[in-house]
Amino acid sequence: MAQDIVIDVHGLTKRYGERTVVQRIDMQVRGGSIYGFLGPNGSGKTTTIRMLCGLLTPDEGEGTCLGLDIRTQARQIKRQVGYMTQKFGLYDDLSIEENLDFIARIYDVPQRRAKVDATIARLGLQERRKQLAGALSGGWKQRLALAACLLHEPKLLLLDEPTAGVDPQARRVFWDQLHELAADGLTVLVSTHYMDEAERCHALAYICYGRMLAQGTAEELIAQAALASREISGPADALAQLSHALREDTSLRSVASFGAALHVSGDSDAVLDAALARVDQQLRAPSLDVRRVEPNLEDVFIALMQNADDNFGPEGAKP
Ligand SMILES: Nc1ncnc2c1ncn2[C@@H]1O[C@H](COP(=O)(O)OP(=O)(O)OP(=O)(O)O)[C@@H](O)[C@H]1O
Repeated sequence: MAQDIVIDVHGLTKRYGERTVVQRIDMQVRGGSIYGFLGPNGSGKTTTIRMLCGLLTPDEGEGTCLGLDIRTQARQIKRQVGYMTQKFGLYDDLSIEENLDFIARIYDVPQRRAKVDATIARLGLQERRKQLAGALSGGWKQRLALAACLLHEPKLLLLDEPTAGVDPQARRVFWDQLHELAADGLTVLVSTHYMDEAERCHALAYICYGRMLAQGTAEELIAQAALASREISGPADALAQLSHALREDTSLRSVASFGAALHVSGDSDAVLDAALARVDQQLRAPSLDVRRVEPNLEDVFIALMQNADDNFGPEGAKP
């Protein structure tokens, strides 16, 4: 994996009228890595991605993308970036092959036919190459959209929620492909709301109300958050009642049901134990079992978001 810094930006800020939608974001992304961009809806992920590839000029801040200045060399950056937007932008009434050929023509890709064939093969689209894009399932459409981004052999892929609404199996295949591309040296910055996808990134950033709240590997983010967690399992009706009581407890960070268990997190073991002591009566119900577990990324992101709410200041960007 190439380890040079491919994205290196400081203090990126974007305002729309009175609203600051991205505030002083610093970001470093290593070459050949998959960098996950997470945060609630409207937190500024798309806006940041568009500033990185030169589609939007920041109001403040500076930096480089692929060694090029994001303010003055936007045109050169765009040539080396593959950007997959949230909307499927291909032609439903053209086949996979025709769509790719059309895009290759528009971008004047050299050795067009060979390049289209190679891209079709690279993404496992051979058997469906004659199929109309409009007839493809969500997962195949996303694969086609990814193929279209790769035709001009970019060095950096910016993928904005590429698997939204795609089923788990197709998402898994898509992510296997991202890992293969990264292993070939391509750098991938991808926004997502899915925790299983976040876990598959080499590094992560969490952005909320336009601010970067945390950056690092999944393990680093979990360690930095220093949360304590418990898993409570037992009969569904007892868990539902317990969940109701725990959700009322403002000292807790998160209470979430996962299958037949309740996952509860707090700022420390002491906070968690005190909260559980307050529902001691319910916990004594037969067959309820409380187990100490490691906090997961979802716990961390929920805690970060709650902190961001608490710290929200007058200059902030909350809608
Ligand atoms: N052209 C624009 N004019 C005014 N406001 C905008 C514009 N583009 C984005 N915004 C606002 O900026 C904020 C950040 O939007 P952005 O699309 O970057 O968020 P996001 O994190 O990508 O959200 P999502 O997860 O829903 O895609 C939102 O409140 C949005 O309404």
